[in-house]
Amino acid sequence: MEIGQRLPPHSPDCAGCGPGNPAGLGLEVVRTAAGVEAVHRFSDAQVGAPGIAHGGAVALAFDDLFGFALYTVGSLAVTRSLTIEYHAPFWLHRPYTFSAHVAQREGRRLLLRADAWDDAGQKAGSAAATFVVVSLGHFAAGAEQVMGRDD
Ligand SMILES: CCCCCCCCCCCCCC(=O)SCCNC(=O)CCNC(=O)[C@H](O)C(C)(C)COP(=O)(O)OP(=O)(O)OC[C@H]1O[C@@H](n2cnc3c(N)ncnc32)[C@H](O)[C@@H]1OP(=O)(O)O
Repeated sequence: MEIGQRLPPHSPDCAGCGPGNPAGLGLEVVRTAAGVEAVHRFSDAQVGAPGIAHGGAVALAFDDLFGFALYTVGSLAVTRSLTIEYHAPFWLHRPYTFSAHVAQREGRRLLLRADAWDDAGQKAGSAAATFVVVSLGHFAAGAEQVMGRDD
């Protein structure tokens, strides 16, 4: 993976980054020297209070970006805990730069950190997460369910 390289979505319909999900954020994530980064504008579809992105949508952006940071360590892992600090409102339609990296690894636990800045360089949010490394089998039941659906 080269610096600046665009990374593939977790799945075509991923709520965070899947290009096939019209209700998703559609994050476009690139590799950086320290981890991964995405510039994102929240849309009217992610509104909470008028003009401001819903906190859950902001959490989705952080969680999804953490999923991309896994590419930098080559481990398959899932979110076990996620903590968000909302330093300022995330205004709709304004660009925010999200960046994330893997800070530490202890056995199966990965500790991840992220920040988000507005276009004036003010920090709008930060996040910390514990991801736990899993095998590919962790996703098997869900994948079978999707393939067996006929609705
Ligand atoms: C083919 C498809 C490919 C798809 C690719 C998708 C890529 C990813 C996409 C990403 C998309 C975005 C992201 C998403 O949306 S990921 C989706 C949202 N997350 C989930 O669905 C996860 C649900 N949880 C689980 O499945 C289980 O709980 C897991 C598997 C996580 C662990 O259950 P398991 O029974 O296996 O393990 P354990 O409970 O013994 O714990 C294991 C270790 O962790 C330590 N621990 C536990 N909690 C904490 C804590 N809070 N702080 C610190 N440490 C903690 C614990 O002490 C132990 O340590 P140790 O005793 O070993 O030292």
